[in-house]
Amino acid sequence: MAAAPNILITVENIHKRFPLPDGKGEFTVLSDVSFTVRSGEVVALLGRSGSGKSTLLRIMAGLIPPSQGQVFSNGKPLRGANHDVAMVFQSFALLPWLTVQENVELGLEARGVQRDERRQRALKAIDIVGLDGFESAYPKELSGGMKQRVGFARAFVLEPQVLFMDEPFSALDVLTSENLRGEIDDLWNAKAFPSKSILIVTHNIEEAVFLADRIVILGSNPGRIRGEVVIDLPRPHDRTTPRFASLVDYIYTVMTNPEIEVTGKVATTTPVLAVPSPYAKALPHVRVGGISGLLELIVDQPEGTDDIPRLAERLQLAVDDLLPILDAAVLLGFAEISQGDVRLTKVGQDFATTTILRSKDLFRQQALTHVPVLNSIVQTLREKRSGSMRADFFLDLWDEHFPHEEAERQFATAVDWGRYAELFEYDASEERLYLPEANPNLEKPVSLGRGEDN
Ligand SMILES: Nc1ncnc2c1ncn2[C@@H]1O[C@H](COP(=O)(O)OP(=O)(O)OP(=O)(O)O)[C@@H](O)[C@H]1O
Repeated sequence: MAAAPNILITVENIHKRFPLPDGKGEFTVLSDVSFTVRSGEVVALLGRSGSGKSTLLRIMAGLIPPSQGQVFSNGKPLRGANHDVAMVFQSFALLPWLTVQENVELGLEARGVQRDERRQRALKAIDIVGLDGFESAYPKELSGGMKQRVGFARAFVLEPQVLFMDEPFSALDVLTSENLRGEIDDLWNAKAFPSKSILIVTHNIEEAVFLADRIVILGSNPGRIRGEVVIDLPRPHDRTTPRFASLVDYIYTVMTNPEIEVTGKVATTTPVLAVPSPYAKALPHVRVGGISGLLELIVDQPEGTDDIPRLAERLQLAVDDLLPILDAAVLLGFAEISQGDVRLTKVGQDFATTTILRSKDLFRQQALTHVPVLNSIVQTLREKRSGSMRADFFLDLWDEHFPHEEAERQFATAVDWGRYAELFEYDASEERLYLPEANPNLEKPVSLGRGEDN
């Protein structure tokens, strides 16, 4: 097939079926999927969990064959691994016994590149991702954000035509993922990117609208293309514009209504769905004990203000490890960050210095006003006469927005915070959440395995 000059990858009528676990028959994961990736564009594949996004990416990367249909890469039918692409994985997928440099060189070695050239190219890729000086570090010495930087360097070094990213930011805490996403976008906008196009798989709508020029929306059961939305914003895509909000709202609406036809015609005014789900906003994975410990350290500083790098140094922590705790303190309205300093708010100072009972009251007040998901859980429990709901009900809501493992972590963090604030209780043996007054069997909290030392 002769490809149009700017088409890098064509997916033509792809079907994918997997055998059923009982061996009797097959189920269809992808049905009649066709689309292209062109030079110079960022395409997002957006779909709910289970819509076959990763399967499609793996087929396009040549890691698994389609049951039917064909992929063309650079105009040639794909057979085996696709050397025109490189992949960044959600799980980083670094080899722990190799250094940063060795991890980055690995793909070049597999492609038979000579030692000196490997070294030069790896150093350049490590430099691009801002890890200069960490060449001899091992993965275990790196924070999550730094590990994913190595993941990017390992893909960049191959100078692929198309960079594939499979949920690259979703295993990182909120602030780290925000930073890295911003840096990747800057690199692309500066036309300094080591590939001609990007294909990103995500179920995060805002991420897709922020990064992509075009969003291909997948439906589920079986996975199929529902339509696409062109992101007609100047780069970088400014989240604060009404047009950004309209695009996000339009996509929320089609994602939550499987029956709606995706026309891609997005009205500029009146967002269709003004309030995003409270379950879509990630909680930083920090225990209440961690937040109060940090606030106690900061409150002792002059004017309740501390310099973040200096604080990290005093605590012998990487700044990346400190950030989720600061993130939580800011989310709860206990602290404010500006120009590298963290300053406690009035309520943050009270929280850090008061008695345990009063601190619970303050935490409850801040959680209910600043953390919509905790408020939503309490409201849901209040709707029930029994004051109790199965944990699965809430997990399903998080599953809409996060991979399942992350949904479970979000649940565990919400339980930790909700318990401390005495907003609700979790009975692990029953797998149920209760309003504090609602469970006669729960004399004392049942541990989630996260400790009770708040
Ligand atoms: N090798 C396999 N054998 C059998 N079933 C599979 C295999 N790989 C994926 N599936 C199934 O195909 C479906 C789609 O999976 P896939 O991981 O592609 O979805 P996804 O949209 O990427 O989901 P998520 O966002 O949760 O990662 C799921 O039901 C999954 O269980």
